[in-house]
Amino acid sequence: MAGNLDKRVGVLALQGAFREHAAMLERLGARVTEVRLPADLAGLGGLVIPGGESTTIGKLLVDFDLIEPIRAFAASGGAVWGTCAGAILLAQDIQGVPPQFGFQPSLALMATRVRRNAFGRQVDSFEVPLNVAGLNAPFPAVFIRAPVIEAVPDEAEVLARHDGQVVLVRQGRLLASSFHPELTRDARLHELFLNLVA
Ligand SMILES: NC(=O)CC[C@H](N)C(=O)O
Repeated sequence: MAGNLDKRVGVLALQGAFREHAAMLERLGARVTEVRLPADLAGLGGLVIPGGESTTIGKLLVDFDLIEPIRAFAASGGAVWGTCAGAILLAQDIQGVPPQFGFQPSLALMATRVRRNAFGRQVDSFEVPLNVAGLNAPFPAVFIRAPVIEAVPDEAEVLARHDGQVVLVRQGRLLASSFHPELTRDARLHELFLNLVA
């Protein structure tokens, strides 16, 4: 934990569960910035894209001119973790966007294909003990209208599956989870993310 004191990480704070991520990362000792504008990325080593509503966050990413700056941030070695809606926004291929939403913007940082709301509607939110590669005890994974990661590029590593469906993937300094680790008391995945921050 002490090793996190020099880590500066951002949480995209346009919509969704950004406060919970920030609180968890601060608990682990990191210095946290709420990111709303491209300039907020300066000096950061990592960025969390929270859960929320991917269609809304995608539109706001465009409105706030954040797509290219976040791509450049990742290209220059910044760690990026997308949870739920955030995992959707990291994917190159997003399925399940209703036609009335029109074009769905994406950061397209990972060559994944995700399907929105693939575990059902809001009422189908659930928590399961999830076996995660590298963790010695199951992680309490909260799924809320969660996406599944349907296709994973060869260079990525699947860290967890639920019901045979991929729900946690790491590729270099990129991490994508279908579920919401910030809504539990368990900080192990936030610790894992901070370990990806240079
Ligand atoms: N909890 C979540 O982030 C839900 C994601 C939401 N279903 C979406 O597609 O954006």
